[in-house]
Amino acid sequence: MAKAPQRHRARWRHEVASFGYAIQGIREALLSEPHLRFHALATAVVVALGAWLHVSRHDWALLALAVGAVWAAELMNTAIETIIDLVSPDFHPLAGRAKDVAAGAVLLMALAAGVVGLLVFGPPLWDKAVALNGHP
Ligand SMILES: Nc1ncnc2c1ncn2[C@@H]1O[C@H](COP(=O)(O)OP(=O)(O)OP(=O)(O)O)[C@@H](O)[C@H]1O
Repeated sequence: MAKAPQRHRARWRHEVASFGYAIQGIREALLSEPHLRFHALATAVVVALGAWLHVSRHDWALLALAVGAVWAAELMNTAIETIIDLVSPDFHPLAGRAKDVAAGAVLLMALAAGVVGLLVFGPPLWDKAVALNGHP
Protein backbone atom coordinates (compact mmCIF):
# COMPACT_ATOMS: atom_id res chain seq x y z
CA MET A 1 0.00 0.00 0.00
CA ALA A 2 1.32 3.52 -0.92
CA LYS A 3 2.44 5.73 1.97
CA ALA A 4 0.54 8.95 2.74
CA PRO A 5 3.07 11.39 1.09
CA GLN A 6 3.15 9.21 -2.07
CA ARG A 7 -0.64 9.15 -2.20
CA HIS A 8 -0.64 12.93 -1.74
CA ARG A 9 1.86 13.37 -4.62
CA ALA A 10 -0.14 11.04 -6.90
CA ARG A 11 -3.31 12.97 -6.14
CA TRP A 12 -1.58 16.28 -7.00
CA ARG A 13 -0.22 14.80 -10.27
CA HIS A 14 -3.78 13.74 -11.12
CA GLU A 15 -5.16 17.23 -10.34
CA VAL A 16 -2.49 18.94 -12.48
CA ALA A 17 -3.13 16.48 -15.35
CA SER A 18 -6.91 17.18 -15.20
CA PHE A 19 -6.19 20.92 -15.42
CA GLY A 20 -3.99 20.26 -18.47
CA TYR A 21 -6.75 18.25 -20.17
CA ALA A 22 -9.21 21.10 -19.59
CA ILE A 23 -6.79 23.66 -21.13
CA GLN A 24 -6.22 21.25 -24.04
CA GLY A 25 -10.02 21.02 -24.52
CA ILE A 26 -10.36 24.81 -24.72
CA ARG A 27 -7.39 24.97 -27.16
CA GLU A 28 -8.90 22.31 -29.45
CA ALA A 29 -12.34 23.95 -29.38
CA LEU A 30 -10.73 27.32 -30.24
CA LEU A 31 -8.93 25.77 -33.22
CA SER A 32 -12.02 23.98 -34.56
CA GLU A 33 -14.86 26.42 -33.76
CA PRO A 34 -15.04 29.80 -35.55
CA HIS A 35 -17.72 30.90 -33.03
CA LEU A 36 -15.19 30.59 -30.22
CA ARG A 37 -12.66 32.69 -32.11
CA PHE A 38 -15.38 35.34 -32.43
CA HIS A 39 -15.91 35.11 -28.63
CA ALA A 40 -12.17 35.61 -28.13
CA LEU A 41 -12.34 38.79 -30.22
CA ALA A 42 -15.48 39.95 -28.37
CA THR A 43 -13.74 39.30 -25.02
CA ALA A 44 -10.78 41.45 -26.10
CA VAL A 45 -13.18 44.26 -27.11
CA VAL A 46 -15.01 44.03 -23.74
CA VAL A 47 -11.72 44.20 -21.78
CA ALA A 48 -10.46 47.13 -23.89
CA LEU A 49 -13.78 49.04 -23.48
CA GLY A 50 -13.86 48.33 -19.73
CA ALA A 51 -10.32 49.68 -19.31
CA TRP A 52 -10.96 52.73 -21.54
CA LEU A 53 -14.21 53.65 -19.74
CA HIS A 54 -12.76 52.91 -16.25
CA VAL A 55 -15.79 50.83 -15.27
CA SER A 56 -16.26 50.04 -11.57
CA ARG A 57 -15.16 46.82 -9.83
CA HIS A 58 -18.83 45.84 -9.61
CA ASP A 59 -19.21 46.27 -13.38
CA TRP A 60 -15.99 44.29 -14.01
CA ALA A 61 -17.52 41.46 -11.96
CA LEU A 62 -20.71 41.56 -14.08
CA LEU A 63 -18.68 41.62 -17.31
CA ALA A 64 -16.47 38.72 -16.14
CA LEU A 65 -19.57 36.65 -15.31
CA ALA A 66 -21.23 37.47 -18.64
CA VAL A 67 -18.10 36.71 -20.70
CA GLY A 68 -17.36 33.52 -18.73
CA ALA A 69 -20.95 32.31 -19.08
CA VAL A 70 -20.93 32.78 -22.88
CA TRP A 71 -17.61 30.91 -23.15
CA ALA A 72 -18.92 28.11 -20.93
CA ALA A 73 -22.17 27.83 -22.94
CA GLU A 74 -20.26 27.72 -26.26
CA LEU A 75 -17.83 25.08 -24.93
CA MET A 76 -20.76 22.96 -23.67
CA ASN A 77 -22.43 23.38 -27.08
CA THR A 78 -19.24 22.21 -28.80
CA ALA A 79 -19.05 19.19 -26.47
CA ILE A 80 -22.70 18.30 -27.17
CA GLU A 81 -22.21 18.66 -30.96
CA THR A 82 -19.13 16.43 -30.77
CA ILE A 83 -20.97 13.71 -28.84
CA ILE A 84 -23.92 13.85 -31.27
CA ASP A 85 -21.59 13.59 -34.29
CA LEU A 86 -20.03 10.54 -32.59
CA VAL A 87 -23.23 8.70 -31.66
CA SER A 88 -25.45 9.87 -34.55
CA PRO A 89 -23.35 10.68 -37.64
CA ASP A 90 -26.42 10.00 -39.82
CA PHE A 91 -29.45 12.27 -39.92
CA HIS A 92 -31.82 11.76 -36.99
CA PRO A 93 -34.54 14.19 -35.84
CA LEU A 94 -33.52 13.74 -32.18
CA ALA A 95 -29.88 14.51 -33.00
CA GLY A 96 -31.02 17.66 -34.80
CA ARG A 97 -33.25 18.66 -31.89
CA ALA A 98 -30.44 18.19 -29.35
CA LYS A 99 -28.08 20.36 -31.43
CA ASP A 100 -30.75 23.04 -31.88
CA VAL A 101 -31.53 23.13 -28.14
CA ALA A 102 -27.80 23.41 -27.28
CA ALA A 103 -27.42 26.22 -29.84
CA GLY A 104 -30.50 27.89 -28.30
CA ALA A 105 -28.76 27.89 -24.90
CA VAL A 106 -25.77 29.73 -26.41
CA LEU A 107 -28.05 32.24 -28.12
CA LEU A 108 -29.89 33.00 -24.86
CA MET A 109 -26.65 33.45 -22.94
CA ALA A 110 -25.21 35.69 -25.67
CA LEU A 111 -28.38 37.86 -25.59
CA ALA A 112 -28.16 38.14 -21.78
CA ALA A 113 -24.47 39.09 -22.07
CA GLY A 114 -25.44 41.69 -24.68
CA VAL A 115 -27.90 43.23 -22.19
CA VAL A 116 -25.14 43.34 -19.52
CA GLY A 117 -22.80 45.01 -22.03
CA LEU A 118 -25.46 47.56 -22.95
CA LEU A 119 -26.21 48.42 -19.30
CA VAL A 120 -22.52 48.65 -18.32
CA PHE A 121 -21.11 50.42 -21.38
CA GLY A 122 -24.19 52.34 -22.58
CA PRO A 123 -24.21 55.21 -20.01
CA PRO A 124 -20.43 55.97 -20.03
CA LEU A 125 -20.34 55.73 -23.85
CA TRP A 126 -23.30 58.12 -24.01
CA ASP A 127 -21.50 60.53 -21.63
CA LYS A 128 -18.39 60.42 -23.85
CA ALA A 129 -20.49 61.09 -26.96
CA VAL A 130 -22.19 64.04 -25.24
CA ALA A 131 -18.83 65.41 -24.03
CA LEU A 132 -17.50 65.14 -27.59
CA ASN A 133 -20.50 66.85 -29.23
CA GLY A 134 -21.12 69.35 -26.45
CA HIS A 135 -24.90 68.68 -26.17
CA PRO A 136 -27.14 65.64 -25.37
N1 LIG B 1 -27.12 14.19 -37.17
C1 LIG B 1 -28.04 15.16 -37.40
N2 LIG B 1 -29.34 14.80 -37.53
C2 LIG B 1 -30.27 15.75 -37.76
N3 LIG B 1 -30.03 17.08 -37.87
C3 LIG B 1 -28.75 17.49 -37.74
C4 LIG B 1 -27.69 16.55 -37.52
N4 LIG B 1 -26.53 17.23 -37.46
C5 LIG B 1 -26.86 18.54 -37.60
N5 LIG B 1 -28.17 18.69 -37.79
C6 LIG B 1 -28.91 19.96 -38.00
O1 LIG B 1 -28.04 20.89 -38.63
C7 LIG B 1 -27.80 22.02 -37.77
C8 LIG B 1 -26.37 22.45 -37.91
O2 LIG B 1 -25.55 21.41 -37.39
P1 LIG B 1 -23.98 21.52 -37.28
O3 LIG B 1 -23.43 20.24 -36.79
O4 LIG B 1 -23.43 22.03 -38.58
O5 LIG B 1 -23.79 22.56 -36.15
P2 LIG B 1 -23.69 24.15 -36.24
O6 LIG B 1 -24.98 24.73 -35.73
O7 LIG B 1 -23.24 24.54 -37.61
O8 LIG B 1 -22.61 24.42 -35.16
P3 LIG B 1 -21.17 25.03 -35.31
O9 LIG B 1 -21.21 26.04 -36.43
O10 LIG B 1 -20.98 25.66 -33.97
O11 LIG B 1 -20.28 23.86 -35.57
C9 LIG B 1 -28.20 21.55 -36.36
O12 LIG B 1 -28.54 22.61 -35.52
C10 LIG B 1 -29.33 20.59 -36.66
O13 LIG B 1 -30.54 21.31 -36.86
